Amino acid sequence: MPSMVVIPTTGGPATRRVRVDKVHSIISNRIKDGEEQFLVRWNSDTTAPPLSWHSIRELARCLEVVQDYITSRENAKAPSRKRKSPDIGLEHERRASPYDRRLSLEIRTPSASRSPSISSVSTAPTVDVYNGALDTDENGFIFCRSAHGQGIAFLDVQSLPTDDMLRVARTSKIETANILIRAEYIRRLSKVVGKKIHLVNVHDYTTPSLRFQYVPEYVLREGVFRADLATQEGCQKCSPHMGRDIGCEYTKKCGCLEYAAVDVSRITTAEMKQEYDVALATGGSTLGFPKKFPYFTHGTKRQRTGTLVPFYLDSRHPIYECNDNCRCGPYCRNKNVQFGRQVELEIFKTGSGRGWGLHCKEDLFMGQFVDTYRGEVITDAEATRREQAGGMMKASYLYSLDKHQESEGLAQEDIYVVDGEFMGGPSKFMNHSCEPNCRQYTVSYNKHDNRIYDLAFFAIRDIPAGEELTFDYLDKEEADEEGDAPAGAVPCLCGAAKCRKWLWQ
Ligand SMILES: C[S@@+](CC[C@H](N)C(=O)[O-])C[C@H]1O[C@@H](n2cnc3c(N)ncnc32)[C@H](O)[C@@H]1O
Repeated sequence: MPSMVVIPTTGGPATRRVRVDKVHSIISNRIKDGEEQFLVRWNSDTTAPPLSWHSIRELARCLEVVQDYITSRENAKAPSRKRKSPDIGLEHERRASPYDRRLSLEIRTPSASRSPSISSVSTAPTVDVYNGALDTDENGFIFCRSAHGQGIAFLDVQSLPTDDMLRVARTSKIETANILIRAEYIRRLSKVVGKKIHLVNVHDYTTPSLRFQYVPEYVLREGVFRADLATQEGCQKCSPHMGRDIGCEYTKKCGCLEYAAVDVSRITTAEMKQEYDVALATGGSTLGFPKKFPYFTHGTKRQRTGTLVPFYLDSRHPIYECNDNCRCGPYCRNKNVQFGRQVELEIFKTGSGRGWGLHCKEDLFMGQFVDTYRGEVITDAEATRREQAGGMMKASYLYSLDKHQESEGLAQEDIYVVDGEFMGGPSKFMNHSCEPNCRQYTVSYNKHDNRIYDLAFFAIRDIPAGEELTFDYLDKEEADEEGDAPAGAVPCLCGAAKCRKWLWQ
């Protein structure tokens, strides 16, 4: 039984690249003539596609597939760690691992393969027979096409890789592949809009998944609908210059603050108090009652412009920012999160079993905005499906948009969920801590849309540059009592003195 498969190629220049859309998976690796090579299993029109060896340089356009393979290879090397380490699931296997699913291979002569009786004469229980040839398109991309005729090998595949291939693969270096994967990730980070995002790993050669796509906005998936822009009222009684040049100045007038928290300390008269009690009892509008703007503006107190005022910092009240339909202008004091991340971040490998984490490269002030959580917005049913497919120990990137569920009486199936696993921003790497330095706040630009809003992270104390940014995944007002591990509980490795011990149960 041969230990490798060679499909004839029509040749071409040395700089050819493999076409990513034609690759099904990579199933083995080796060093040949000092060069790292990978065995590509092709997507093709044939029912079971052929295979061919390619140098890592030829795979420069499909490094995500190489990374999938390396991840499954590493997992297979240390199977016992899979059960112990909470890192489980941080590697996102999309393809079946060649180490889990073995196919064996025989090369037959074309005439023998073409015989209709080939399957019946074979001793193997299931035999896939196919053929194919490598070709290049006009751009020099290598792809595999099904082919017939003399000189084209017909392959019977039963189980692959062979034991020989597995042995070679386990001991063959993949340094160049790792370097190229890291370089590609950094190249993609450099394209992300806003301040620079760095990547640091002093623990191993791994890189976050290239399958992840950085997106600046939510990506709405099937069954998810955003409230019409026409419902996005702006504040009409405000203007850019209402004394100072800071846009909105009077909370009683500002229509965007209609549902903001009422500042009860400024309800001083008995008459106002009575009106407010009626509004509360009847669910009437609080427009006209004093509120607080969410952010400090220049000239106020010693706090930094744009940081959350204590009133909001310490509450879980939604923040309603002004929007493009407002009359308060582009520089309104009530606009902040919508301008996006303003700080340099660093994704780093924690080395403590928590996968990757996030640092800020700059000092952060208490109340300062860090970034929003982005990703695909999916229905609750789809989130449940994805969650069940992943299992309890898989890293979770699901975030429910359920802030208004109770107050608006929304049914569970009407709740949307943000999935940051495959798409999103650097905040997907923020880990949990039972004593966090950041918190997630609800920020809305459309007070009439109670199903889609921003999840925005703010510092809840001063944070020096380089300290890991964390938030409490459960954000409970009071910590749970420690106890025995409930079934399926994921251990928390935050290391805080008051750690609750379990990430979620
Ligand atoms: C939103 S992700 C955070 C980024 C993640 N560390 C990564 O490498 O992609 C959430 C996952 O990170 C891991 N994690 C975060 N905080 C943790 C903690 N305190 N203890 C253990 N694992 C943690 C868990 O696997 C969790 O499901």
